[in-house]
Amino acid sequence: MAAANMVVFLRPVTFVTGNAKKLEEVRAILGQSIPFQSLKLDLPELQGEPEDISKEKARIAAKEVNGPVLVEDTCLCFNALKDLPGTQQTYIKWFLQKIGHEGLNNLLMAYEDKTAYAMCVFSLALGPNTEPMTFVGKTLGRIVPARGPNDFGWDPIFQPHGYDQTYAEMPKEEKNKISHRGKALELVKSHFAEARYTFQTDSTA
Ligand SMILES: O=c1nc[nH]c2c1ncn2[C@H]1C[C@H](O)[C@@H](COP(=O)(O)OP(=O)(O)OP(=O)(O)O)O1
Ligand SMILES: [Mg+2]
Repeated sequence: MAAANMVVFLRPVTFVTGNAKKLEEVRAILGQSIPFQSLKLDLPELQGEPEDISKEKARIAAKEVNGPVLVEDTCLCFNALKDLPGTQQTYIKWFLQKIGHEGLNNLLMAYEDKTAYAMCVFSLALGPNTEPMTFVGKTLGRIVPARGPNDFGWDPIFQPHGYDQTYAEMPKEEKNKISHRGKALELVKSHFAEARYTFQTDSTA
C-alpha cells in the first residue's frame, strides 16, 4: 500500500457498478473532489463478510480495468432479524427483487422492533496488484410502509432516525448528506485528501 508521503501516479479512478442510481449519487457526492470515471459492469455477487466481499470485488474490478478502481456494496439489515436480509450484503438485492417493499415490511410483522440500518462498504484498489482499502458508512433508521417515489431500491421503506421522511421522500441532497453512501464517501474523500495522489492527465500519461 502507498505510504502517505510517497508520490503515487494514478489514472483517474474508475467507479465500477451495474447500478445507475448508485452512480448518480456517487457522482453528486464526489463532485470534483477526485478525478473519476465510471464503468458499467455487473460484477459477481459474492458472499461472505461485508469487507471481504467488497475487497474481492475491488480485486476483480482492478484486474478488468487494469488501473485504480472504486467499488461499493450496500446492505440493509433488520435488527429484529439479527441483521438479515443484508448481513451477507447481497441478500437484500434478491429479497427486494422477489418480495418487494411490502414483503420486506411483512418480514417484520411478527416483531415490535422495526429498526434497521443501511450500510455501504466502498473498496478502493489502486491497481490490479495492490491490497484494497475499505471505507464503511452506516445510517440507522427503521422500516416503514413504502412512501415516496419508487425510483431507487428500498429508499421508500427506509426512514432514517430523526427524520419524518423516508430516503425516497427526501430531496436527493438531503439523503446524500446523511446516507450510508454519503458517510462512506466522506471517508474516501478524506483518504484522497491525505494521500495526495498525483493524477496523470493526458500530458503526463
Ligand atoms: O441507497 C440505496 N437506497 C435504496 N436501495 C439501494 C441503495 N443502495 C443500494 N440499493 C439496493 C440496490 C440493490 O438491490 C441492493 C444492494 O445490492 P448491491 O450489490 O450493492 O447493488 P447492485 O448490484 O445494484 O450494484 P453493483 O453493481 O454496484 O453491485 O440494494
Ligand atoms: Mg451488486
